Amino acid sequence: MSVYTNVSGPELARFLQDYDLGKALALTGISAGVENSNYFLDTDQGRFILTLFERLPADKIPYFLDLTDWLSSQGIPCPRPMHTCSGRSLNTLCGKPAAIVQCLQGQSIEGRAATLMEIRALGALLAKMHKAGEEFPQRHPNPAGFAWMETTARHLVPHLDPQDNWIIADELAYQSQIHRETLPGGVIHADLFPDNVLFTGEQISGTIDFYYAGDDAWLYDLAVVANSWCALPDGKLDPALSPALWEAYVAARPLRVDEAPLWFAMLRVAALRFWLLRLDAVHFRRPGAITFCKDPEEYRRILLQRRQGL
Ligand SMILES: Nc1ncnc2c1ncn2[C@@H]1O[C@H](COP(=O)(O)OP(=O)(O)O)[C@@H](O)[C@H]1O
Ligand SMILES: N[C@@H](CCOP(=O)(O)O)C(=O)O
Repeated sequence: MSVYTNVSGPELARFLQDYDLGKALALTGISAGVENSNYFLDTDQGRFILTLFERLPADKIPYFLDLTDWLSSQGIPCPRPMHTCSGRSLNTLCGKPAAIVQCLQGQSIEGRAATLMEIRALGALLAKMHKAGEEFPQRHPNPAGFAWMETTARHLVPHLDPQDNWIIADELAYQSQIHRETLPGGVIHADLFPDNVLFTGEQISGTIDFYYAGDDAWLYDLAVVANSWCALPDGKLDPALSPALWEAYVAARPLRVDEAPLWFAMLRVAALRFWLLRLDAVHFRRPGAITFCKDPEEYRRILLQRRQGL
């Protein structure tokens, strides 16, 4: 259960006085999720999500709330923040930064493969999200870019076996020659895994967890999605899902001529990013936070396949 901060009835009532959202009827902790304390908040005006930020410092949070506010205004199904009566989306509850956002309908497909319809909907939505972010005025370079990967790899060296250290160093050497900053880009979600997409039927009703978002190559974001939605158990790309994702994406955002040749480079760097993230979580557990670690081996396998063009 990852609710790290318990909110009492009187604290919640005081907090809600800043909003025009009615009276609290129920507050129910959400067990999924590992970073923040999330609650379903039912008021006499409907259901919302209350998040207490456990990791991000308060000054880093407005970017994410402003971004989802913007994308939502552009028709992207993502959690629109609620504003206080004085117009703020970020507030404080129990001494932690806190926000109330729209509760989106739908269920994730986690645990099973996507259907072709679902993957096409995802490709089209990702392209729409990229285009919707073009006019977003705030800049926020992807914090998990090449420099993050180099630093993380260096910290991991004493914890990994020589073969894994060699693969990582070799991949970093290859990636140092790929200049994805020259590719078309802008706002990317950067973590649009199956647990962060909600479906109602085969339509996407929500995208959540924008806390890794930033500016980077759009093709890299598509690669994050391809690795996380279209990998077979052995790590290879699914021969039906992967082309369906690609076709739906390029139909909505035709690629520039220099993008397609870098597809495998992007799949490789996206695989490396999540292998490193998971290794980091396993070897440097943050006290009290991560309650379970996702399997790094899955992304090692994916990286090895992509390095072979599979
Ligand atoms: N806006 C939302 N609408 C509906 N459900 C949500 C929303 N935000 C979070 N959830 C639910 O809460 C869970 C945890 O949210 P998530 O943002 O992934 O947490 P964390 O950042 O702690 O990993 C999600 O799997 C989803 O079930
Ligand atoms: N999706 C990533 C890790 C990010 O975790 P999240 O719970 O914040 O989405 C992975 O699977 O490694």
